Amino acid sequence: MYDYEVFTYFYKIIYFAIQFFMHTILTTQNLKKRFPVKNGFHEAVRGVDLQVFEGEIFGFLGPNGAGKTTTLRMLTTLLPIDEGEAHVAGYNVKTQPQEVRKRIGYVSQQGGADRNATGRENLILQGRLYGMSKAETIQAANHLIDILSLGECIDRFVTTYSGGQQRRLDVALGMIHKPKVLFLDEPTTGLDPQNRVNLWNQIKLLKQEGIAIFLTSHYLDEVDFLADRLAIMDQGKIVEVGSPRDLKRQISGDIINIGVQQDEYERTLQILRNQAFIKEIVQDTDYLRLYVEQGDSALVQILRLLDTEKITLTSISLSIPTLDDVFLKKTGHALREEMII
Ligand SMILES: Nc1ncnc2c1ncn2[C@@H]1O[C@H](COP(=O)(O)OP(=O)(O)OP(=O)(O)O)[C@@H](O)[C@H]1O
Repeated sequence: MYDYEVFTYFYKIIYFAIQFFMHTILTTQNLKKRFPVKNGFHEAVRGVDLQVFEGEIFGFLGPNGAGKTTTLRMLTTLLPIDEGEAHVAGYNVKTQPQEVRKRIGYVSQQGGADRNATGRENLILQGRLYGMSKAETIQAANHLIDILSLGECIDRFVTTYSGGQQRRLDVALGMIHKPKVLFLDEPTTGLDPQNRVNLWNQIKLLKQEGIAIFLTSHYLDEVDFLADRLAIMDQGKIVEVGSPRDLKRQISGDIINIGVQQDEYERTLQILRNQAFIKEIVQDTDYLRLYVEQGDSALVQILRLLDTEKITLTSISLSIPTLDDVFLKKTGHALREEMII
């Protein structure tokens, strides 16, 4: 235990030292956005404070309707900011939008490629629109074709591309002018599992280009795999910020889910409530979620205990904490339940 505390202490010192020396590339203070609706206003973003550092992948995780896209659209100058401040790449988003636009890349959920041109034509056009010389554009395009594995399809019309190839081209289009921050809005939505993993690996490679990547997602595994740090957003507010590892570490120990028959639910709850090895019980309609220190030994104890009390379980499972558990703890509801994928 002592060793663990010393380790945590030094980990925190190192973490804050790194933060001190890292440069901030994006900040927001009390960012707000509301939309007029039938009976007044809907507050989509309700006072968001963020800090993103140079060269990091920052995940923005939240369920459908949390306000992720609205925040991202404000940061990319596509939507006016109602209240609060935002600075991206050293410029004020409200008062210097042109300067911000020159220094960011934005890949929307829909993508922006002209489907009746080839991938290469799209890239060259995009580079030229950003004011790059022909030689500079060709060089940047070739580099991106290489790191995003687009060589096989780049001279075909975009209409012939697979979903994965299209997304990779969209990312290349967002990168052609060498932005300081790349915004990716749910980059892997609609891709099959293999293409998702391929794109994840390529996004990791892009990080080596030294840019910051701001990525919205409602996929826990995606943010867990990619993000150096993440913000969890729910109902227009940030509920937690940290590295995936730190956030999961907040939920120390393991989680046991047990399915219980309705007529035995209350009795099971009473029995388990009195057990010192169970740190916390979260109730759902037909199952109980138990937070314990040592999952495997607790599992045996629970089975033995309930067997003695002649209680039949419908299911039992042991899991290690995920970002979904962090989300559940912070908001009182599960991220997965909220999602319509
Ligand atoms: N133009 C608009 N007018 C009215 N309400 C809007 C408008 N745009 C967004 N909203 C609402 O604001 C809230 C936040 O929407 P937003 O698209 O930012 O969420 P999100 O977290 O990106 O969700 P998703 O994961 O589904 O893209 C939602 O309730 C949405 O319906």
